[in-house]
Amino acid sequence: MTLSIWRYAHLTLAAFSFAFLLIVSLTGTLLAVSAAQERMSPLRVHDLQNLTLAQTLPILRKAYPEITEININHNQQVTLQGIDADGNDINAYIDPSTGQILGKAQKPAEWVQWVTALHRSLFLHETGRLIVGITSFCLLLITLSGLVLFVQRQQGLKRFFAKIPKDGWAQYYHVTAGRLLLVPILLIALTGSYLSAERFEIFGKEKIKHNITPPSDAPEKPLNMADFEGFKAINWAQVQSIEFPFAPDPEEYFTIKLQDREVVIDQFTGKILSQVFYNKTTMLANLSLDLHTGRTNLGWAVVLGLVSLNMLFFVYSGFAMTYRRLRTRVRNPYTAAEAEYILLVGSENGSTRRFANAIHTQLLQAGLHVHLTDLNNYQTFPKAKHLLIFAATHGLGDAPSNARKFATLLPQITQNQTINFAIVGFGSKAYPDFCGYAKEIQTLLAGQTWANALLPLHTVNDKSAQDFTTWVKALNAATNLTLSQNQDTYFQKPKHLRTLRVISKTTVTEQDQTFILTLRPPFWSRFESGDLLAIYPQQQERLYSVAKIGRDIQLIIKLHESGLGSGFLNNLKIGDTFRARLVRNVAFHWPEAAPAVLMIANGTGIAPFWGMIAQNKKHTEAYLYAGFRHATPLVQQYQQMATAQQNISQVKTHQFAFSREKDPKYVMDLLQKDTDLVADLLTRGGVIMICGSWAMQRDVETMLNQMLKSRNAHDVAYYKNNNQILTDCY
Ligand SMILES: Cc1cc2nc3c(=O)[nH]c(=O)nc-3n(C[C@H](O)[C@H](O)[C@H](O)COP(=O)(O)O)c2cc1C
Repeated sequence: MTLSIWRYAHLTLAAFSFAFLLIVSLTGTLLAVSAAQERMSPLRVHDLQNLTLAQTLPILRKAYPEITEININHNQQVTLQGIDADGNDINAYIDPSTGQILGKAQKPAEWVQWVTALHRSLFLHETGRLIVGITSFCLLLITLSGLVLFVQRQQGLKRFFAKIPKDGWAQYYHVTAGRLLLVPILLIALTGSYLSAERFEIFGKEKIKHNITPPSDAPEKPLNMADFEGFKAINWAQVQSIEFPFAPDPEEYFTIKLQDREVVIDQFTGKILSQVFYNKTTMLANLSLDLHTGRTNLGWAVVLGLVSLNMLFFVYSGFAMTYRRLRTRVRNPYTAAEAEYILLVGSENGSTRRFANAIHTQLLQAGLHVHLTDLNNYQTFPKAKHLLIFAATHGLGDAPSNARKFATLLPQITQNQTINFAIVGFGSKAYPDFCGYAKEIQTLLAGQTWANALLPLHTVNDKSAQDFTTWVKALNAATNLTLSQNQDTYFQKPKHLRTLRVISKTTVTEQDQTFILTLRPPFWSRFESGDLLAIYPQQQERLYSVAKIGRDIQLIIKLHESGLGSGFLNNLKIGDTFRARLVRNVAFHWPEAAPAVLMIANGTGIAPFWGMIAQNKKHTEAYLYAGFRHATPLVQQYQQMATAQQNISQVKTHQFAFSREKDPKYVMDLLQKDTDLVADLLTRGGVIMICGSWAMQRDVETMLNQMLKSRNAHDVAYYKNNNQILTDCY
C-alpha cells in the first residue's frame, strides 16, 4: 500500500508536469551545449587570479581615457565600455592585462536567446516563469518520491548500490539511470526551484546600501591608481563589474561588484570607503545559477546536458512502465461477496496479472461468477468455493507490493465455509529464492482450517506458458472446468529478442544425437557462460545453457525425437539467422572469488563449463567431472579439449565416466573416489557447480550428503544457502 502511495505520487506529479518537463529538459540540453561551447570560447581570459586591479587599471586608463564600466562574466570574458585615446566609442572584449581588444561585444546567438527564453518563461513572461518554477518543484518531488520507491525496491538503504534486477527494458534502465543520476537531478531540481523562488522575491530582495563619509583629507591631486590600496587588494578573478566615477567629483566613486561583496573606492585616495557583503539569499542564488547552468565548469555543463537529455528518457520509460501496468487491469462484473471463484493476484510488473486475466476471462465466458482482485484486498468471500492464487515473487523472495498485507490479513479474516484453493507461483530460477513468496502463501493457507488444497503448489519459471498450461491441465482435472490448455492462450510475446547468426554446427550421428552449435550475437550483447538462451519455436520458450566462447554463444544440444527446440536448432544451417533472448542466470555464473571450483556435468550439461574453463585465465583451481553413456567421437573430442585446457592450467584435473561402456561408471563413482578432495574443497570455501539432468543432481546431492555427514560437516542445504553448491539442471 505504502508503495502504491509513493508510486501514485511519483506518477501523478510526472503526469501533471509532463509537457513542461519535456520542454525544460529539451531546452536544458540545448543550453548545456551552449554553456559548454562558451567555456571553450577564445575570448576567455586566463590567469585572472594573478592580476590585481592596481597592476592593470592604470594601463587600461591610458589606452581608454574614459571608461564607463568593465564587466566580467562567468566565462571570464572581460567587456569594456568607454572611449579610446582616438575618441572612438568602445564596447568590446579586452584582455585586462594589456588592454588589447579581443573582439566586439556581442549578445548571445539568437537561438540561444530563444531557447533561454523558452526555458525560463515559456515565452509567457511572469506566468511562464511561475509555471517553470512549479515544474522545477514538481521535479524535486518526483525525484524524492522516486528515491523512496527505489529504496523500497532495493529492500532498504543498505542495498542502495546492490545489483538492480532486470525485469523489462524500460523498468531496468529507468531505475538504473535514476540511481546513477540521482545527485545531479536533485541539484537541478533544487537550484531551479530556488532560482524561481528568488525571482519572485519569496525570500525578500537584497538592496545594498553604502554608508559613505567622504574623507576629509582628500589630496589636491589624485594618487596614481597603481598605488590605490583598494585596487591592490582585489584581483580580477573576484570581480563581476567595475563602475567608474562619472566625473572628478569627490562624491563620485569606483563601485566594484565582487563575488561576495560590493566595494566603494575613493577615486582620489584609492581607499575603501565602504564594503557590504551580500546576504545568504544572494550568495545561494549565485551558487544555484552556477550549478543550474553549468556556466562555470565545462565538466558540469556536460553532466547537466546528459541529465537533461536523460530526463526525456525518464518521461518515456516511466510512462511505458505505467502503460504496461494499466494494460493488464481488468473489469469485475461480480463483487467479492457474489463470486464463487475468487482469483487473487500478487504482481509487481503486471505479467502475473495477465495470466490471471486470461483465466478470469475464460471463467466469465463460461458464465461463472468470478471476482479478481489483489492479494492485499483479501476479505471474507461468503459465496466462494474456489480460491485461485497467482503470486509473483519480488525483492529477495518477498511479496509484490499489492500482496504485502495478505500475510497479516489472512489470520485476521476467517472464511465461514470450506474453500478449495490452488496456488500458482511466478518467479525466476535466476533468483536464489525461486517462487519464495508463493511457497510462503502455501504454508500460510495450509494452516487455515477452512482452506482445502485442491492442488499442490505449482511454479512457473520466467513467465513460461508451458509451465502455466501444466497447472491449467491439473486444475481442469481437479475441477470440471475446461480452461484452454493451449499455450498460445497464455503466451506473452517475448521481448528483447536479438538476431543470432549460425557460425558453425556439427552434425548428429547414429551413435551420438548430440550436436554443437555456435551462434554470433549482435556485438553489443552482454552475457556470461551459465546464462540461458531462450528460443521460441512455435511460440514456446525453450532454454539452453550457454558457453561464451570469444564473443560467440556455444550450445550443446541433444536432438530429441520430435523435440521442438532441439529439432528447430538442428534444422539450422550455417549463415541462418533467428531471433532469441539471452536470459541472465546469475545463480550459475563462474564464482570469481572462490579459491577452487569443482564442475560436475552429465550429457549436454557440460556445455556452460567449456565457456567457464576458457574464461579461467586466472587459473583458479578447477576440477571437471563429467559423465556420459558412451565414449562417442564427440565425447572423445571433449576429452581432448579438457586435456588441452589442463595443459595450459585452466583446469587442474578432468575425469570422465561412461555408464554404458565396459567397466561402467557414473560421475558419482568418480566423486566418491575423491571424497577428501570434495569435502576439503567445500570446507575451504570452494564452490561445486552441477549442470545436467535432475536425476544426476539428485544422486550427486544424496551422495554429497552422506559424504559430508560421515565427516560431521555441514549438509548440502547449508552449502547451497552459502552459494557454495550451484545447480542448473533440467
Ligand atoms: C526486483 C525483482 C526481484 C525478484 N525476485 C525474485 C525472487 O526472489 N524469486 C523469484 O523466484 N523470482 C523473482 N523475481 C522474478 C519475478 O517473480 C518474475 O519475473 C515474475 O514473473 C514477475 O511477475 P510480475 O510481472 O507479475 O511482477 C524478481 C523480479 C524482480 C524484478
